[in-house]
Amino acid sequence: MITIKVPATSANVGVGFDCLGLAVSYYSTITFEPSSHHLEISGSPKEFQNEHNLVYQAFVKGCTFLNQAIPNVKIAVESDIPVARGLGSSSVCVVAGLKAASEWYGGGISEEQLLRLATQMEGHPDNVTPAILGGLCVSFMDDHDDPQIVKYQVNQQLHFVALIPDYEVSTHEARKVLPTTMSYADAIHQVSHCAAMTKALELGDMHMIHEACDDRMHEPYRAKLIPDYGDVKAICEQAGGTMYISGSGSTMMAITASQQAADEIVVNAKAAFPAWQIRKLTVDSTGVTSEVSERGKVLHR
Ligand SMILES: Nc1ncnc2c1ncn2[C@@H]1O[C@H](COP(=O)(O)OP(=O)(O)OP(=O)(O)O)[C@@H](O)[C@H]1O
Ligand SMILES: N[C@@H](CCO)C(=O)O
Repeated sequence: MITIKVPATSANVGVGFDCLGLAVSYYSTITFEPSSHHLEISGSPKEFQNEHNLVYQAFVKGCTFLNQAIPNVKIAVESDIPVARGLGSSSVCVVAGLKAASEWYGGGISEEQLLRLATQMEGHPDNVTPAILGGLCVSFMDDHDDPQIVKYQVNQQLHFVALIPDYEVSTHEARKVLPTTMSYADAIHQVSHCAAMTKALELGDMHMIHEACDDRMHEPYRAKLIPDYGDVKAICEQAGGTMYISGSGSTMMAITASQQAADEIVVNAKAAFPAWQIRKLTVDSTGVTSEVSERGKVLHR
């Protein structure tokens, strides 16, 4: 049996649209084993229990990349990472399927190939990169379509709280609301704020995080898709935290410099939104992991 564990990811981190992403301590575990049926899928919502399932699609892509046969496979998904909430559920599927194909055929897909294949499937590298490598990653594809990545440390004094609404925002819809051009002035604003944000997260400089986390590329347009955006921002800022839309939403992520402030956000958000999931998270610095076992005995990790 092949067991793949993939962290959820919070893309953009406010000002790094399509290039910045953070892996967090919220996981899906997906197992793959030979089957007598063409395809068996359990654990995913019913609508995904077929050949179009993204995990299976990625598994097929990985096998095809390796020029190998697509085996009969039983896939079991154990995940409570919510779908279409800005926590990288699609990247989890893509990374798990590709990594499983690699393990199925003896580890034939290198890390760089995994990054490239996963980005091809996702369309942008900001979720898949931290899902594979862990931590805070800046990534872009170069002119040869190869991934170029810089990994940053995140200061351990920082606390993250995911405020996860009980409604979805699909990435597809959230990309449709974006304008097609931006002014030079806004581009300068964005580049300066993104560069400052990465260093501020490394230093744990809450004042600079707050100043830098002021997006002009996507958040003003997407805020309109999240009816509770203003109220959530107020709860976070009242506690001294900074808030940004995680990925394409609907989740909003708070960053604070103290446990007390994080707890205050949790208490106030739970009171205001009793049907939501409010989760304190830490940074995952490992990324995807795999384990190959046979009759309960681990062969390798
Ligand atoms: N368990 C699953 N099985 C199969 N497909 C899934 C599963 N979870 C997510 N998906 C796929 O991922 C899609 C959701 O991806 P989408 O990019 O809209 O949101 P997200 O990845 O959760 O958030 P974001 O990209 O903003 O971080 C679903 O419509 C579905 O196609
Ligand atoms: N960078 C992507 C992340 C969501 O997949 C976006 O904001 O659309």
